[in-house]
Amino acid sequence: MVRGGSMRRPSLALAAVSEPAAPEFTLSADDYRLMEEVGFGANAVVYRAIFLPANRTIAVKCLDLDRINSNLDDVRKEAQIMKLIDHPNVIKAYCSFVVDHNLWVIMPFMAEGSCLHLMKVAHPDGLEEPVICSILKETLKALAYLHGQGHIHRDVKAGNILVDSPGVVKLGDFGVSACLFDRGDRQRSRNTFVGTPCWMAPEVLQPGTGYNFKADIWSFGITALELAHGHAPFSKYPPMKVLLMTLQNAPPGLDYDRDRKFSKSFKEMVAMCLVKDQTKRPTAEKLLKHSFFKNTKAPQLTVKSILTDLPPLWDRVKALQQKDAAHLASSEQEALSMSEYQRGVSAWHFDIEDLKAQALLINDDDPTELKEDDDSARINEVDKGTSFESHFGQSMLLNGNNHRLNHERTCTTAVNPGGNGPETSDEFASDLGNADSPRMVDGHIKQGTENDSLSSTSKQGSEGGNRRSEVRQRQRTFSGPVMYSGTRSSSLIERGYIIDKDAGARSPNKQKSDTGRIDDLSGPLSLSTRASANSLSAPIRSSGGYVGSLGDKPRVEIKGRFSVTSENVDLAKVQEIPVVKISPKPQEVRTQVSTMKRSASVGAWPVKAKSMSNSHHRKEFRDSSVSASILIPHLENLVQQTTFQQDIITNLMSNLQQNEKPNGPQTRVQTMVGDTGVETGSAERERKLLAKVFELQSRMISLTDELIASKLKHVQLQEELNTHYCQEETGDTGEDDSGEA
Ligand SMILES: Nc1ncnc2c1ncn2[C@@H]1O[C@H](COP(=O)(O)OP(=O)(O)OP(=O)(O)O)[C@@H](O)[C@H]1O
Repeated sequence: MVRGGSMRRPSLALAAVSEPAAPEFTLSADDYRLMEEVGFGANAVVYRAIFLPANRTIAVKCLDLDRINSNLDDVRKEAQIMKLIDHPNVIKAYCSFVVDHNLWVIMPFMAEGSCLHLMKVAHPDGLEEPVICSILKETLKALAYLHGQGHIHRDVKAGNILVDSPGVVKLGDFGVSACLFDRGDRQRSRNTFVGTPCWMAPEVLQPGTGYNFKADIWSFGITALELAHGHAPFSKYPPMKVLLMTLQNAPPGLDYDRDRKFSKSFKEMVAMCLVKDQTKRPTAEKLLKHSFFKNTKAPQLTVKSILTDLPPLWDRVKALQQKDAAHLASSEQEALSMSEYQRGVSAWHFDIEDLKAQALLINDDDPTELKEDDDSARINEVDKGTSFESHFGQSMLLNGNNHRLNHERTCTTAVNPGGNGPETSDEFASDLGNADSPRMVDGHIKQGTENDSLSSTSKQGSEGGNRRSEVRQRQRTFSGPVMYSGTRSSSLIERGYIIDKDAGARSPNKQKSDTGRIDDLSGPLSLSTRASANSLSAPIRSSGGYVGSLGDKPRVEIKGRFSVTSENVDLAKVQEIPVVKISPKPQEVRTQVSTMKRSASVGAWPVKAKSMSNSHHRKEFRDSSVSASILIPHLENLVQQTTFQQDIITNLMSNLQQNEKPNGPQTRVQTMVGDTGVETGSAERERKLLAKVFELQSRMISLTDELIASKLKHVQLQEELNTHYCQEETGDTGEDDSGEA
């Protein structure tokens, strides 16, 4: 591993205002030796590096420009702003330039990494109040400065608060991630927004409402809770749920009972920040005057105390990465997404309409308020054994699963950087010399995009070139489904890189690979493509659940299964359904139609004899080509049937008439008794039938009477009700009138 003698941790003086001015740093990649990876974000990998001419340790943040879904002019402007930032609590960029299709941002190296890392490694349940107080105060100073300069950070969280060895605290990630990604995206789509869900202010989540620097104050309040508990509120929920909870629920805060160990002033300060009405939130300047910060100890005392006995940052980062890789190896892809989500990777890219659609599918069984105990339990579970030693224990055991990761790491450290710099390396935006040379920048970026790794490898024969190529390849490789990749790819999706509307603009290769990533991360938001975006949020079981839920929308099911539509009916056959001249009873029509439709939907004709007969004949009538030899038997058959039916009817009618005569039936029977035995039997059956008919008739009459009686009663009751109602109204009016009088 290339570290040791050349590595030098920055001093307090270096971290302060008196940091070397930008001109001291050259714009050639050859002058920088990338060392260990010390962090990664949504679009960047951060390395400890050596600025060779001065033998000085710095940090290089490598942003893949291919993946930045932002206007390059925005990038350039923000890079320039970064250079102008000058505050002891804000990480500034010494300079930046393009190497292949990466933007290298040269920054001070913060040897202890982020507060999030520190908590993950040694304080999973949060920090002590004095430490929190120091960190928050330094952060507030940074915010006060930025707001005073007219900037909004937009991504305040523990992961972006960096700590140096002496305990110096600085707010990082300003002017690169936040500004790079917010600008373009928000302008392009008013229904999308960017940020890290748990930290995002309600007004940021509300499309069209607009937000200002007060959004940072909300995020600051959430960060305070994050430092107190080891995780942000709602972090166990999928992102859309977090968004909805942020909008709908009461603001989170420190609980007076559960958070007994924290002071009243701390609780009050947090409550002041987490007010939904942004106009009621205090400014950073005002917050600095809050009693909570009155007796704040210097971070060099408090923060420094939590840095003892910790291994070098890169080893910690490596351990965390391996732990995450192990987590991936032992769980579903969605579990990974959740893990990433909990890590708080920023710059989620949401579509509010998708969100609403998803929100409808969220199981309301979830508690409306996050139970911190549950959350803590979750964190404990995830971070169980997060001590440094345990990380290594895990990594040793899981080496087999992490061969790819290890291989990449081995490659990284094996290469001896140096040699000739890449021809494509060039000064970028913030470096004033060529800041206005978009062609050059564009050219390099295009080159990187179109020729991809081939161009870089052909151009970079040197070790340094190989090293840089590896940097890019690692970034790419990590975009795969494995741990980092999962992280990176999903983050990219969240960043808005991988979204349908942009798909057409991507090159086929890129699109292909992106699609692959989307598949890997398809998640709960179901947002088709963006699903993945939500995958992050998507706790695994939510993920599957949401996707499934979408697919199983009741309405869709009903339509597809139970209703006959043009999609599942053979229209040609439907047209052949005969038109019945004499309307049968409604029930019969319904039966016929439903039978026909059912039959049509399965591609068969109705088999009901009556329908079959009618339709059959009508079809033959319409068909002029049918010969008389076919028609005549049918017609004869019809005549016979009709004649037979006429006979029956006539017979019944005559019997009925006879029955109306006094003693009719008996007379008739007596008459018949004198006839043959057969006639007697027939007469007996006839008599019984007639008796049945009588019985039915009388029942029908009585039922009709009952029906009429019921109807009358109904009308009567209605009248009574109306009368009663009128009386009541009259009474009320009378009372009112008398009252008024
Ligand atoms: N100057 C630095 N010194 C040491 N470590 C750093 C430095 N800058 C960043 N890091 C580490 O790298 C991580 C990622 O950096 P950064 O947040 O700038 O990237 P990003 O892509 O903007 O990430 P995200 O937007 O997801 O927060 C940080 O969380 C931190 O741990």
